[in-house]
Amino acid sequence: GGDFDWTKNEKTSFYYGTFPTGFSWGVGSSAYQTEGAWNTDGKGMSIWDVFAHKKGKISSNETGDSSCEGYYKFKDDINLMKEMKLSHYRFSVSWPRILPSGLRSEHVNEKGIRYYSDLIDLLLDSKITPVVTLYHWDLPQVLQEKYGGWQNASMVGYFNEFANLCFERFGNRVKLWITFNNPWSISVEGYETGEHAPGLRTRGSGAYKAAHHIIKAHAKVWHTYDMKWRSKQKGLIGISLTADWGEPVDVSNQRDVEAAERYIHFYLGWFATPLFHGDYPAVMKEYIGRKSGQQGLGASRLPVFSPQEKSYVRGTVDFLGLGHYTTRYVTQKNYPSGFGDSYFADRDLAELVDPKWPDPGSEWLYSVPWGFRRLLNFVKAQYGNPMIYVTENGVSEKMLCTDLCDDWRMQYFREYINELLKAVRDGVNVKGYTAWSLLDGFEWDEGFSERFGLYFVDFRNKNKPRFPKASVQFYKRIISSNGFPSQREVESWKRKAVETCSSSNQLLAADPLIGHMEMVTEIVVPTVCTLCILLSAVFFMFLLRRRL
Ligand SMILES: CCCCCCCCCCCCC/C=C/[C@@H](O)[C@@H](N)CO[C@@H]1O[C@H](CO)[C@H](O)[C@H](O)[C@H]1O
Repeated sequence: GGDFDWTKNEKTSFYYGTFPTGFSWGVGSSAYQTEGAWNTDGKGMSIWDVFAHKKGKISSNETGDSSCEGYYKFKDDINLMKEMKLSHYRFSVSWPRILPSGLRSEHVNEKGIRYYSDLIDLLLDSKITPVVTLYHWDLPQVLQEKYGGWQNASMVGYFNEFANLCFERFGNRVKLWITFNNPWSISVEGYETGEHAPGLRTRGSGAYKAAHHIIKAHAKVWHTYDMKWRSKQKGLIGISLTADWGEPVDVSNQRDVEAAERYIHFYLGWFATPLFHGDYPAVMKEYIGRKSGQQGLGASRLPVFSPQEKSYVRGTVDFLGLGHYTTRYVTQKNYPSGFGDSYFADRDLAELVDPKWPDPGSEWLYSVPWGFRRLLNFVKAQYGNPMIYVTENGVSEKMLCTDLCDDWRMQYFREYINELLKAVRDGVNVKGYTAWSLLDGFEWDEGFSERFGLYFVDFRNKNKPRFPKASVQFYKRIISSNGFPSQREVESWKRKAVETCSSSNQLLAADPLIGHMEMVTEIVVPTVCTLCILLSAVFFMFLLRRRL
């Protein structure tokens, strides 16, 4: 982190201007979050199918069994993308949909192959570039049961076989590949906290082991592509790393500055540093090594790359996919060795948030736009200004009332994309931006209770109809202007978007199935909204009376 100056890069005001010509605008999704069809057409089980079916793992015990029914509705969804005039669509391939047991040698499910093939063809016919993620968390369950999933080194070879099959079948049409989505979450939430599938709590070691195999698997796939496919297919292989920005509580306090650097190195650097520089960040080796020693272990809990492995993993990123949502303030905090093994304790820091930061949805997601520019500049300084695609950025809502007039999301996109524009002006080599996500979807352990979509999905209706939120119109204007051309124009966008969303609200309220369900048992949108307004009025009057 020595090259990044925390005192520079001021939190300045809004910047009017446009992105370079050819800048790519897209939206993202992932297989388990949107496809549904969990046991259809020969698909095998994934760790998420099994995890979500266990009681108590997911909010309200929801599952992704049918989700948005994207498997059946992809043509409709591509029409939505066409209307938005998107340049790219990021989606993931479900490994067990095309290899039900995980292994190519056992069975290739041609129906699964056909689904992705048709999706890719239709995208290309619609002039939308497919950006394909190979692993967005849905490991074939068989591989978890037989080998322990990412805890086992054999996963490197199996993932490579799966990737190779994808290159063989889709690589003539797909030119942008992402090996892994957010390996931090796979490792920490899957193997440390157990909040995500496979739900293991192997604290202080499991996450490091999983990450080690993921890094090697990424590198192997990059080499396979490089040796076997690149000259014919002329595509690029990247990885999508998600990271928060960590800001020192006090920039003039060296201990805080170092703690913030550690926060980022334990987040982004854990994966990016081996892939760009051939080894784990020095600070991770130092902290985990020292704490392992104090815990009486003979070796560090952080695995070690051999010299051959270092040169094998180094330089295996054609582009860096960057997912970013939020920021934390960071300060130094010592965790004594008696505290026990833990990824979190290894970092010796505390995370803080400013209560003034807007927090419309997910508990962890505060809107802090300036952190985005800093993170992008940090990547530029640390990793030699690599080619970057922003692969995820967006905000959720968690509300009782369904409101398609998502003012806070428009605000979030406006400010975050503006910080991205400033970073591009700083010289950060960003080629594209992907809003997360096209549709509301299955939000992992939070089930359907958190909505990230530009389109609202009515999950109560079997047909899963989609309704545009105001942010669709807003994002469309950013896309058609390739940025923020002038104050006068940008200021009118929100107003215009809100004009359209009130009619969409009426459309949603008039949905016959919603109306029907309202008569039966379900609590539905219009009823809940009316109730909300009434209750707020009563509560307000109560407060007023108490004051008087
Ligand atoms: C000793 C101290 C103990 C402290 C314990 C703290 C436990 C903290 C648990 C960490 C929770 C972090 C949650 C953050 C998650 C995001 O980074 C992650 N959700 C981003 O992944 C993408 O999210 C999208 C929207 O949520 C979307 O779902 C997408 O598929 C994901 O890639």
